[in-house]
Amino acid sequence: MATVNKNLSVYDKNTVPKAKNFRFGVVVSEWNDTITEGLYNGANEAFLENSVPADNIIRWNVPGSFELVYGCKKMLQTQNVDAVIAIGCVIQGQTKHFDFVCEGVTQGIKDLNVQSDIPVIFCVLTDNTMQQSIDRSGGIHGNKGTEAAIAAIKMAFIRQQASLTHQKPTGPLLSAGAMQLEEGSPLELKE
Ligand SMILES: Nc1c(NC[C@H](O)[C@H](O)[C@H](O)CO)[nH]c(=O)[nH]c1=O
Ligand SMILES: CC(=O)[C@@H](O)COP(=O)(O)O
Repeated sequence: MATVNKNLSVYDKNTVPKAKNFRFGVVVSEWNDTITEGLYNGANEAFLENSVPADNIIRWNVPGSFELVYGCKKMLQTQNVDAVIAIGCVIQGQTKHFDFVCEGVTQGIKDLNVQSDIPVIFCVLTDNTMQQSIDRSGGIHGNKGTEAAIAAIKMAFIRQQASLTHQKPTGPLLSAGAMQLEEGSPLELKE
């Protein structure tokens, strides 16, 4: 459904899990910073509205959307967070550069979600015009930053619930410091 038909920035707080114990990373691109600041403000306000303590929101800036992948990777590796939001705004110019930046950041964030246990939320506008970006970062079509924060809370909750229900094998412990592998894992050490 197109954004123009459904403004997801309007949400029912009763459908959002309590987030006061979660920690969130937010990596923000400096390209088109008037837009990315609007997206960040939307995300930050949504976090605060859903009881996330301000100290639990960690913000890093990167030069452009293509650097979001590296910034999010380092955020995942070094910060104790329950989800990360990648915020960027890519606007079509005169050349094909738009296509490669959008593809690169999209695939890169997808890869992080595959490789990492911590969810990375895609809040990168890929617009034809600046006006489209204005409309989606606090304008007439809402704020994708707000949507991203709600998605981050929901995904952090899903991750938490999944870890609570996952039954670790009770078999022999692996060598000290070894990753606890699921029973039947191809990597499981055989007796
Ligand atoms: N044109 C836009 C860019 N371009 C810069 C790239 O993201 C990257 O920083 C550069 O290629 C160096 O690696 N970035 C945006 O975020 N938005 C644009 O519209
Ligand atoms: C997405 C971009 O990198 C693009 O805005 C740069 O503009 P141009 O394609 O005119 O060089």
